[in-house]
Amino acid sequence: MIRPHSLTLGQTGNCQREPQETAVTSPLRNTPTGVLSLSFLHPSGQNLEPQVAMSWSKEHVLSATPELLPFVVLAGAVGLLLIWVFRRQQKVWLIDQMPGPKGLPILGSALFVSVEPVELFKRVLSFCEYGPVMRVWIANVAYAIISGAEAVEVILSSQKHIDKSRDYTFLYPWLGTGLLTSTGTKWHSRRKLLTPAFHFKILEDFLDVFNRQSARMAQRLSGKADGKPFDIFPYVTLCALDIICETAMGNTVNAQDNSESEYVKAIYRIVHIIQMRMSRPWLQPNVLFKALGYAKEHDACLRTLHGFSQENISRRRQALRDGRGRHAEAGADDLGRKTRLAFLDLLLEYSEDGAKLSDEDIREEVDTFMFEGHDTTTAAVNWALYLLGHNPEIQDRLQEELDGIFGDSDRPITMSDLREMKYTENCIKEALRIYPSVPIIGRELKEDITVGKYHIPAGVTAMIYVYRLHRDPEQFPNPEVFDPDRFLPENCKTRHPYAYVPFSAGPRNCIGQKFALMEEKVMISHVLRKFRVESVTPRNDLELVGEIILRPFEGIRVKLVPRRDAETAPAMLKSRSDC
Ligand code: HEM
Repeated sequence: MIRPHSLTLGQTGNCQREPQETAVTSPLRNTPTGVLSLSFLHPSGQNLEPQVAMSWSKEHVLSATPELLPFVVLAGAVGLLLIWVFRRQQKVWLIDQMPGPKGLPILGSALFVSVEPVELFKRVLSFCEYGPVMRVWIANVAYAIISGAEAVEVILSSQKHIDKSRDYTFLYPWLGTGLLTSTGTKWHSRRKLLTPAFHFKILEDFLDVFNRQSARMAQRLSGKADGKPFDIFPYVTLCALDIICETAMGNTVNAQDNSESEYVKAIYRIVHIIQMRMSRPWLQPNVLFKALGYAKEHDACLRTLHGFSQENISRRRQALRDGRGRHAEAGADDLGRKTRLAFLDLLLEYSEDGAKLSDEDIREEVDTFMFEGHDTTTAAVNWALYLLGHNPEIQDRLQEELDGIFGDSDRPITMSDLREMKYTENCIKEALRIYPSVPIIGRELKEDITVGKYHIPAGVTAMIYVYRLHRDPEQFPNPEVFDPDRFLPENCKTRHPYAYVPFSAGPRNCIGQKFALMEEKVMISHVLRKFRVESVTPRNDLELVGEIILRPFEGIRVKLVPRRDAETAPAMLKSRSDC
């Protein structure tokens, strides 16, 4: 028997067959000349290489190329295809080990999620019934929906899984690749650069802005404090917008007094368009986005927003160069008010000090703060007021704390007051648990991960469903009940560290969380030092829209009365809780 026919391609390209009756052991090896040869071992152990070697040189290959090329190319293509199919099947198999809906052929669950935002939020929530780790196919894209603390920890604590999901790309035209949307080395260097800008000492400077704008909000709310229902959402929003504009850019849009300003309208419109685009797959391809008329409006908003940011950058850069930078300016502005740094000034100083930040780079970051720093806080303050408005006893306790600190005075809030507001802080934390401003955090997995018994392959989009995570009854018994005492130190001891992540966690956590907590405390206490709040819409009737930010579909309807009146007419606002 001949095993195998040995094939020797000599230097001339001639091909000879030499039958050899022998057994074969490990025949393949490389020769030093780049020639591949086969060596054969006789059962006796003798190496028969000289007689039975298969080898070919470049020349042989070249001379055979014309006829073989199409076959080689085809074989290569088929080979690659098979490898791809095999690998893909392997991934599909791994993904399908996770529980999840069966879905339709090709479409998966695409039709199931092609619904209006309110319904979409409910449907995605229903997926979590499959367990803390589940999968869903939207056409050929696999999503892993994660709502268990152990699995959340694997993803958020990792230095590797820092890439945001595809949805964030719709923010690129506005925010570029600023801190929120960037990844890799760009993100690392920006994060390092920006972290000192959120130092406690710097935040202290912003307290004056928080106080002034919150006092203005409370003043505007006085006009509504007649016990009749109204939507408080726009009042909070405009105040948060004024705060972030002044702290990020050192300029004010006076949104509370001029909600019709071009900038204010553009910011609302663009956030709305982006959120729509994220939740409606048919708006995602650029062609359809243009064809359906959204691109034009989107781009007009962009021009207004970028124009405003750029104008501020140029103005502040010039001031810095003229020696009127933040340190020099720390005297008074045109109106005699004490001036303070803005994030923009810090970025400009870094750039003048040699950090390579162009105007465009600075704009990305300032726009990122404008976006990330106002919608999130707006939602958080609204939700806190809404929940307090449904829980009069808890509101009483909070107001007792405020009265203990401020008495009858309406003086501005100081840093030491903020430290004393422990119960207020727990109310804010509990509101962020029940209604986290960012209800879903998306990550593109670049490497395989193992969570519990599941192996999730790279390429899957992980969606951390914070809204559901915060309702795990094992971590938060009676999860729908608003109970700020859950955040007393003794009640947090046994909780999983990743069971509560309103500001995300790990390397990509929210850089602005201290800023946000301070701001929330100031805004809420300005309202509750003056008014009693009662929420109108029962929690069970509340419709939620969970896009980038978790919002009420139809605003937050409340009744307000001045606290002094509420004390004389307690029946009106102190009598009920329908939670
Ligand atoms: C209650 C208010 C806030 C909440 C609940 C909140 C929540 C979050 C969350 C969950 C993330 C992670 C998002 C993700 O991974 O996709 C995040 C990131 C971020 N937040 Fe906040 N945020 C708040 C306020 C703020 C404020 C006031 C600022 C700025 C002044 C800010 C700036 C940022 C930035 C720049 C990032 C990106 C950080 C990075 O990737 O390194 N946030 N925030």
